[in-house]
This record gives sequence, C-alpha cells and structure tokens, in this order.
Amino acid sequence: AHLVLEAAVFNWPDPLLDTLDDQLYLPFVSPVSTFALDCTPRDNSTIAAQWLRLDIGVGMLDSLVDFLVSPNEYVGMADVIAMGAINAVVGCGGPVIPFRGGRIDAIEAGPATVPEPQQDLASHIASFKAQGFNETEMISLVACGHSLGGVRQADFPLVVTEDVPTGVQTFASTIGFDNTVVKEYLDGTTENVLVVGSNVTTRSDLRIFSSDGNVTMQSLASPDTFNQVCSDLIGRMLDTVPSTVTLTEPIEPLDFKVRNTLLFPQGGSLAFLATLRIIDTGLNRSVTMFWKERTGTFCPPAGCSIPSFQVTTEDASFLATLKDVKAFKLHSFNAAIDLTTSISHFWFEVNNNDGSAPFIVDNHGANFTIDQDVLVFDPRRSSFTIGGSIMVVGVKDPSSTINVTALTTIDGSTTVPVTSRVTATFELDASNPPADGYTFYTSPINFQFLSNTIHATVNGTAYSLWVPLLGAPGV
Ligand code: HEM
Repeated sequence: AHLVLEAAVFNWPDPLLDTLDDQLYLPFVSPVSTFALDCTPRDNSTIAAQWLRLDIGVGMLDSLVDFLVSPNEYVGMADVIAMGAINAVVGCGGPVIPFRGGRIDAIEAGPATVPEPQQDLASHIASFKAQGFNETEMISLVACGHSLGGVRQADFPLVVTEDVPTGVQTFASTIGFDNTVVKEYLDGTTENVLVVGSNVTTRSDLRIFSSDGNVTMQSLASPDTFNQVCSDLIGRMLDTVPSTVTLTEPIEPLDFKVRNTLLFPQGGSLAFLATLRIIDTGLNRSVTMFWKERTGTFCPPAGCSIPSFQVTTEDASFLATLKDVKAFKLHSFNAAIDLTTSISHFWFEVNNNDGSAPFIVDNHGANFTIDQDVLVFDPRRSSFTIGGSIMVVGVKDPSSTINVTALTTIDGSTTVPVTSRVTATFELDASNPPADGYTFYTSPINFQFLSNTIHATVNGTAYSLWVPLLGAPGV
C-alpha cells in the first residue's frame, strides 16, 4: 500500500484540483496519462525521454503538441508539463513521484538556465545550486535524467560526432527508467556520449559523475536507492517554483468526487444532473442524492431525494493503478427540481450494502453548494455537431441590461503549440423562446474549444459559471 502523509483536500467546486485529478487518474481525459506508457518509442528516442527533458529540437515541439489540449483556464501548461514528467517516469517502469499542482505559466522567456554539455563543472555546480540542488544532488539528478533517451546528432552535432544509424546516441543500453546508466558508467561499458564521446569538451556527465570520486554513483548502483533518490529529486525539480507560487499538497485519487453537474430549465422544472465518482473497492454500493430548496419550502425536512439512475464503471489511469486504484464507479443522478423553490445545495448518502451503516458524503460537512441559478448552461438546447456546434445558456429574470460572454480556452491557433483564450458574445436565442422563467442566449462554439467560463451581468450583478464539459450522463 501507498503511504500518504498529507494529500490535497478537494472542496467542491475546485476547478484546479478537479481538472488535475481527472487528468492524472482517468485514462482518456488527457494525453499525459497515456501517451508515454510502455516507454513508447518516438523519433528514435522515447516519448517519455522527450517529456522529461523538454528543452530543444524535435522532442520539445512534439511534446508541446502532446500537451496542447490539456491546459484550461485553471490548469496551466506548466502543470501539464510536470504531469508529463511524472507519467514519463512511471511509463518507463520508474518510481511514482507525487504530483502537486498550481504552477503559473510564464508569459515571457526566463534566463537561459538549461545547462549545456560544453560548460565546465563549476558552471554546472553553480546552475544546480541556483535551483536548490547541492553537488551530490546534481550528480544524482543528472544520472536519473540520463536513464532515459540520448543525444540527438541533429541537435548536438559537436557531441555526437560519429554517425549513428538512428541519429540518436542513447545514454544507456536499456530503454526503461532504471540505473543501467549508472552501472554501465561504473563498470566501464557505458556508451553515454556525455561520458566517453570523442569530444572531450562535451563530456559533461563524466565531469559531473566523477566529481566526488564516484561516491554518489556507487550509492546509486542499488536499484532501490536509485528509484528513491530519483523520485525525490525529480519531484523537487518539478516543484521548483517562484516564491510567489504556492503548490497544492500532493494530489492523490479522490475517494469521492462530484462531477458533471448541470442545472437547466426543462419542461416546467429544473433538471439537475450530477455524478458521484467513488473509488471501486468491489462493493455493490447504492447512493442516494439529497437536496434542499433555495427559497421557500418544498422538500421534506430531511431534504428531497432521488436514487441514482445508473452506475457505470470507469477504468483508472495507469498512474492510479500504481496507487492501488483500479477503477471508479460513477453513480449518476437526474433530478427534477421544483422550479419555484429551486436548489441551494446537495449531498449524498452512500450505502455499502455490506451490513455497515450508510454514511453521508457532503463535501467535508460544507455541503455541495449551488451558488446561483441565475446563469445556467443548457445542454439540451445546445447542439453539438461537427462544424456547427452552438452553446445555449439560460438567464433567469432577465432585464434590458444583460450581457453574456464566454471566455473560451482554445488550443494553439498560432505556430507555437500553446493555448490561448477567446471571448464569445452571446445573442438572444431566436429559436429558443423564453420558458420556465429563463431567457436563452446563444453563441457558436469555437471548434478549438477546450473549456469555457460563461460570464453574465444581470441588472449590474456579475455571475460566472465554469463549463468544462458540455455533456453529462442524463443529457
Ligand atoms: C549538467 C546537466 C545536464 C546536461 C549538460 C545535459 C545535457 C543533455 C544533452 C546535450 C542531451 C541531448 C538532447 C538532445 O539531443 O535533444 C540531453 C538529453 C536528455 N537529458 Fe540531459 N543534461 C543535463 C541534466 C539533465 C537532467 C537534470 C535531466 C532530468 C532529470 C535530464 C534529462 C535528459 C533526458 C531525459 C534526455 C533525453 C532526451 C531525448 O532522448 O529526447 N538531463 N541532456
């Protein structure tokens, strides 16, 4: 089992943790959880090696394209790159590195701090020290990184001076994340071009590895030590952020997670869709959703309630399986809420059906709060067809002074594979007349859509609604 000292607590709604948890622990939400698995080869190296290094040439461009669809308004490319590095290491059989989120993307280039192989030992010591690593840690971190991949002749013609058939001189004879690079260095069989290359000036690994008389390299000859040290140091490397940035606690698979909530007017009531994701432990659970009114009285004192209408199983990502989570159960709800009294908050009662007492899942006592019902996304009035999708939102009690926009994160529209944001303006929806106290507004969906936050100003009050997914079970 996996010992977790302190994991990030998910207080719904939390778009950052919500997105990161999906991307880490569900297999098909983001390419970062799948592409690098099985140490898949690419460009005569591996996807994993390209993700872990990410700083020059074809490996960097291909990696950024892999990562392009994963950032949104809350999760930056820097977090995606860090998730990529963690998946790269486990994807090649290496240790699990805890993931913390919350990095802030830089909007301009920083100082050129990537160490280069022709630099001398003193420069390398200084640049690692500037990032918080001492000399022993520098040796280990370079050995950990150079477990994967190799040097590309096209990028470093002065390092790879002899022709290699593949164009890449690998650091070790195995492709996986292991300490072969250390063992081959120690026993003199290494072909690491940064150790034995004919260009003596660029033998940076040799200068670094031997800088303490091989003491550190000898300690890494134990596979367990290698994995432990690499997990710790690569984790620290990924978590090196400016002092103004606070990272989350490590994100572990959440026991209970609310997702896919949608509230919208439908035939004289409010449809409320929600799904509770529970880690599958083999129990045949039943789950009831409860809710309370926003105004007035409609529900009994214990709350209105409804059982789930479907329970489905969703596989967990490979990273989740390494944390003993094999699958999730998705308990989905489709409630008809009284239009006049509406909904203020909801919670769940879970029955394990194993003789133990049912228990409540209520956002750690805080309830799952619906903070407003004035601005809603309407998935049934929206339509999604290739080449012509439209979003429809409903606004309650509209006035003449209403303005609805969506801030949409889209994937790269420029030559650089990064995300950008566009603002869409909604217009009164001629094909959906007012109904159930809501007036409808519509806008085409940008075809590079990744996620949306809808904003509305109604009678001078601002509302916003995060719409990561345009569908949900029950739509
Ligand atoms: C003094 C420090 C370092 C120097 C001088 C150095 C130098 C290099 C060079 C010249 C390459 C070839 C890149 C290419 O051909 O595109 C390379 C590849 C690589 N480096 Fe380092 N490196 C250093 C530290 C690190 C660290 C700290 C890590 C990660 C923990 C790392 C991970 C990698 C990986 C995974 C590759 C293979 C990339 C691929 O196959 O696509 N390196 N390194």
